[in-house]
Amino acid sequence: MFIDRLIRQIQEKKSNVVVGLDPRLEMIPKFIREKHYGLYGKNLRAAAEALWEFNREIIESVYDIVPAVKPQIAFYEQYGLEGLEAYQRTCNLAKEKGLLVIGDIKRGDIGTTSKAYADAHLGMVQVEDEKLEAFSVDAVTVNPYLGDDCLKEFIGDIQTYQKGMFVLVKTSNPTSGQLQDLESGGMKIYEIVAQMVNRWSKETLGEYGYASVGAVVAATYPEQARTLRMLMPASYFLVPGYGAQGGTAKDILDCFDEKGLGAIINSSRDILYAYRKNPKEYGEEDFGKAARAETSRMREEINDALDENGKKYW
Ligand SMILES: O=c1ccn([C@@H]2O[C@H](COP(=O)(O)O)[C@@H](O)[C@H]2O)c(=O)[nH]1
Repeated sequence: MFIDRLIRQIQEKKSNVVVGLDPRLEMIPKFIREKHYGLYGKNLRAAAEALWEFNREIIESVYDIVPAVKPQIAFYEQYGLEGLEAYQRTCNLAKEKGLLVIGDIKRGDIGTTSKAYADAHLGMVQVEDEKLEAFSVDAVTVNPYLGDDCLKEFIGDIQTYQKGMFVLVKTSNPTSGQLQDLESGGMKIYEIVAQMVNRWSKETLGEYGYASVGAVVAATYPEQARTLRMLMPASYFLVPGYGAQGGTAKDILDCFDEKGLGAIINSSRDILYAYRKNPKEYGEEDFGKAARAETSRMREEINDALDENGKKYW
């Protein structure tokens, strides 16, 4: 099961950190960009090749100290088919290196359309009598706002192909409360979504008592995390908003259970572009080294905070 593979990776690497693979062309070292403009011209192919070369070095630099990576598909999709090819190559390499891959695709639609999304990203697509993999990731993020039928189709592929999903429950953005914090029947909308996730989690329980249906719960709203942990006791939390968006180690403590399981913490910009923060220590060509150092620092910061609060798992 996805969730058991994730927990094993967390134990093995002693790490709850997820590296967000959100490559931004303008932030990628100039020598990489120039190389590909020289080879292909200033076009979509060059942009996509630069993304791929950048990601390759990042994955090689961090694969042994994190359980998973989270490529955000928007950063690839903006470069069209070439960009999606870079996304696919990135996912494949990460898997080859033993990492779990969480495709941040935030999909969700009416049942039949959700089935197509699920088959594209988690399952197989049928071409006559052939079953083929289009994109291959271990889990995806999904948007629950169309209701149960939008999630049901993902559950089918999760069970058939041993995959996972993280449902958007409380997101990290400044206006997330505009809809998510509205009340209905005495409950906040995000709490109602949490109840829905909890129902679905029961269908995919693994050997550690956690399910392959998890939730996105932001580091930027620590007060809500405590309630959400109680509402979704079997769901792993994928926690964005750490670092660049202001979330800190103390803000994510309630996302974990008493034993120190229950959450993986994502950071994208702060890790990928760490080389730009300290130009005296790192040249452009040291971007992988800087990303590794920042990932290690974050891993220790979270482990220490868990330890101090009696929640360290290993
Ligand atoms: O509520 C959410 C859901 C997803 N995200 C995604 O996580 C990363 C965050 O990047 P940082 O650079 O670490 O801020 C990005 O891919 C978002 O799309 C989120 O931030 N909040």
